[in-house]
Amino acid sequence: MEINIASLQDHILTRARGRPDVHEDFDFAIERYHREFLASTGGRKMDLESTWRHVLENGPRVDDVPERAKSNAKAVAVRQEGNRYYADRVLDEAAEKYNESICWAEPGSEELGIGFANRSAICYEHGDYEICLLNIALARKHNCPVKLEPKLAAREQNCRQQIAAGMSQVSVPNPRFAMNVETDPKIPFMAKGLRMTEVPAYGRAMVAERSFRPGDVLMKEKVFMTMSDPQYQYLHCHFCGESKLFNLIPCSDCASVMYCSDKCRQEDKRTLHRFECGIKEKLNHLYTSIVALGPRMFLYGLTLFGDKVDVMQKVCEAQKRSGSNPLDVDYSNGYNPLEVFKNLNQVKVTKKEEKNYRRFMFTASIYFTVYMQSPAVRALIVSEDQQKFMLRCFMDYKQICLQASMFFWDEANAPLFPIASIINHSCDPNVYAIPRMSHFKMVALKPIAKGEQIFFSYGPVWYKNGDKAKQDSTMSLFLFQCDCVACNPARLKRWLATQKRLDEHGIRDLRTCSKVIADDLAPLAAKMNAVQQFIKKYAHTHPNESFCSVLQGFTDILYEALMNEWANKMRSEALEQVDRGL
Ligand SMILES: C[S@@+](CC[C@H](N)C(=O)[O-])C[C@H]1O[C@@H](n2cnc3c(N)ncnc32)[C@H](O)[C@@H]1O
Repeated sequence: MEINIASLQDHILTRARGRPDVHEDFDFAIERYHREFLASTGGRKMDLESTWRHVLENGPRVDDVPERAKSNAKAVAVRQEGNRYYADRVLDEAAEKYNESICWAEPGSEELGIGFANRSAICYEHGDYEICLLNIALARKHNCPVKLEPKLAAREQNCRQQIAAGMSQVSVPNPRFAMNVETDPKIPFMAKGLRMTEVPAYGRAMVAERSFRPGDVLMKEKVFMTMSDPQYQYLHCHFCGESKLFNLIPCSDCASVMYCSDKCRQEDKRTLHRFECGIKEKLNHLYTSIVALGPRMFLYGLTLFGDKVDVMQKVCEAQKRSGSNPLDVDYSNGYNPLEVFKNLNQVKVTKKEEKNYRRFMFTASIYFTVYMQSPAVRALIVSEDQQKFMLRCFMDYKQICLQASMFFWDEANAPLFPIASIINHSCDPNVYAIPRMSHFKMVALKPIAKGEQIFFSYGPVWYKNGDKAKQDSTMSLFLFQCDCVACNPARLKRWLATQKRLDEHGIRDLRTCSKVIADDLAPLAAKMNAVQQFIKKYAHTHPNESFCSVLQGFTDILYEALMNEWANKMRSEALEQVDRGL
């Protein structure tokens, strides 16, 4: 394993995804409840209100799902499991256990400090000195016992020495991905020359009104909301969704969620976790991927409306969900989440399959019963009219979230990016965007001509999948029939027949480019430069196999460079936090 926290985090997440899935075959608890509900109602057609009344009267109730209250005994037991992994050098398992132990530890207890101290040992072993210093500072802040101080002090000194000697990962040169094209006057984080349109087979779509070059950074949109899979509750920030495993700090009241910073912890408490702390395990029990974000979107909206449910109802109901263009929101005076919310509220909800629609009515109703167990929700949603409004929003927002969902293969975390969510999928994409970040950073992969639709791949690209069986398994993740050129056998055949061969110069350039890509010692910036030149020059040969191999190389380089950029930012911020005294 490489000595790098970013790659260790990647490894842990990959391992975590590989373990037996409690949601196997999408057999979520809620699906079981739904089957029981259908059996008890004899499959009778019911509307939303009658479904809701039936659930209120007959259940199912999930009251017996226990919540996770802080417990030092549990923190010690889990930490000891972590210590055993640490002794066996299984550092990734140890890291996850230490996070869990930190989450169980009671505020003000030594157990909290010991958890951070143990985590700092892993960071040190992985040569991530800034993150190690962050954990040492957290350990000291949280009552780490005095007897551990000599170890912490020695580790701290070693980290400082390594950083001073230029051994920090931050000092390895890495390309930067700032916006490098003219930006939209209303949307400063998006390239000028992108607009929304409607395309028959796809619905809303993003198109280019000007040409772009490979490597152009076209967007850096901040996540609006995110939904983490509770299986990974000790691996993700519950607010922004980032997988900063070694920065995570716990909710101070429950042992169910963690955050990558105090800012995220406070923001979640102010907006959403006030409604969920104390019922979070019950909600986890009902988890169903991104659609579970629907009810949370309602509660987030309620906060944005200053808890004035009647004002929210008036605004939302006046909008009629007749269609939304997220590019209409003006961000030039800063980020205003209420405006983003109002725009999202207008997304036209297309009633897809009847079966799904009925399932949504049921899940909205059962979520209603659990959220009503929260005193904070009960205090705001009082009258029957308000309750019905909440229920309708749960139902509609579930569908909006499903429609906006893009990262189908990254089941650990489902982010909602309002602007990026109008970008359709193609197995032959022209842009690349990295998952698992709190920002949707989108980079052009190929030359993009004026009038072309922007496509990114929600899953692996066709030239990586290699054969039809793999392509079919990718497509089975999606809840729509893919209309792209690679998914229709007849179109694919015709398209492949149009490819151009590389001429003599091309073959020579390909050899040079492939050599740079394979050279472990070549800086990433040099690799990027080589592939971009090649792609620009030989784009006309696409879908030529050699050209596709360079596109794949470009994607891999972008992934590595974007991950490095992200990890370096995390390291620099950690050091700033330590220097500020946290
Ligand atoms: C993230 S949204 C993209 C924007 C969407 N077209 C809209 O109108 O809001 C994902 C949805 O777009 C449609 N879509 C995206 N890529 C598609 C493709 N390759 N083929 C067919 N439909 C696609 C599907 O309905 C999918 O559920």
